[in-house]
Amino acid sequence: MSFITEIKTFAALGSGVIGSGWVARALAHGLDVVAWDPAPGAEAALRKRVANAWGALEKNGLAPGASQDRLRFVATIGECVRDADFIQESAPERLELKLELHSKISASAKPNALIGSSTSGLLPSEFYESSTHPERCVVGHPFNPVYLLPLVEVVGGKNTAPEAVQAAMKVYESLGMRPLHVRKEVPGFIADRLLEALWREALHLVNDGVATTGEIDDAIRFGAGLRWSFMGTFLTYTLAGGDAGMRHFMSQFGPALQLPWTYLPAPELTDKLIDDVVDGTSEQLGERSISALERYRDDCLLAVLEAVRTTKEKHGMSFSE
Ligand SMILES: NC(=O)C1=CN([C@@H]2O[C@H](COP(=O)(O)OP(=O)(O)OC[C@H]3O[C@@H](n4cnc5c(N)ncnc54)[C@H](O)[C@@H]3O)[C@@H](O)[C@H]2O)C=CC1
Ligand SMILES: C[N+](C)(C)CC(=O)CC(=O)[O-]
Repeated sequence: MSFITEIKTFAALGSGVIGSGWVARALAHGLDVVAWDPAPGAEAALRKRVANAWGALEKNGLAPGASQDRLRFVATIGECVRDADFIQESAPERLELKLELHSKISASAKPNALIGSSTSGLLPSEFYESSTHPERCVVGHPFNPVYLLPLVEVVGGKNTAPEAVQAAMKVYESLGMRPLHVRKEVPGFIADRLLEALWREALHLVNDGVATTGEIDDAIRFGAGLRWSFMGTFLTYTLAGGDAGMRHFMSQFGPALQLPWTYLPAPELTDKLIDDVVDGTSEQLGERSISALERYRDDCLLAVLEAVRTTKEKHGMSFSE
């Protein structure tokens, strides 16, 4: 079984927050991009999002020939995928919608073109059920902003060929990403399972009146958030055990896990909780627009990525280690 891994044309279906991020990343890597989205005004919104990201992409370095002009927006799914070498779906997170969409995408696509879905946690075995040639279908779960963050979780379903997972990882690497093969197909994969646990606890803290949304964000961004960009929780906690490392850490802090500090089941999303979260984050946003905040976030991310890259180099490490 062989799949296309040298790609020239990238197809994006769904061009909201994530789809537009894929479009921007693919354009910045010098590809032709064909996009489709059924919403009225979707083309203008997509071009605006790509333009807002382009400054950061220029600072990060564009591939030869990279241009926003190489984006073509089309009116049908068939036109979008027919000549594509790689297809990425970023439609709303609803199982029935993705199931129907993928049966159409796969029926019109070249049989050896890989198909990736951006789903945050739905199972590929389920939403690729009625796809043509399901052996080339994978999940490629990215992180927002897709055009800057390297991680993409790659997950196969029960019908996915192991070679397709490897081929998709190669394609994502060619787009400057750091693929992580999620070897077991589980809801939420690896990263969102972790992020959701944090998110549930944050909502409990707001719901219980312990902290505002701003205070919780401060607790993350001035502490663990800084060290997470270069060292994960396991290695960080190994250092927290001192010279005796993880064994001492486990004996000292393991018992706290039984107290428990965390609630894990999600709080009920009452109108009050939703209002508290929305009001709190509006106050944090202040007078800034979403686009201005995106540009600020992108500049911070570029600086962090550069700092991590050069520090790793000094220690003889490559960026993906
Ligand atoms: N927003 C995030 O932080 C992340 C989202 N994802 C995943 O990416 C996917 C897209 O999410 P977002 O971009 O956030 O949503 P979004 O709501 O920003 O965009 C979804 C887009 O899909 C379009 N759409 C509606 N019906 C469609 C259909 N039948 N076929 C194709 N497109 C259709 C909408 O017009 C909209 O432009 C979801 O599967 C989500 O779980 C993955 C990583 C992060
Ligand atoms: C909230 N979310 C589940 C859609 C988040 C993701 O899937 C990844 C991210 O970018 O945080």
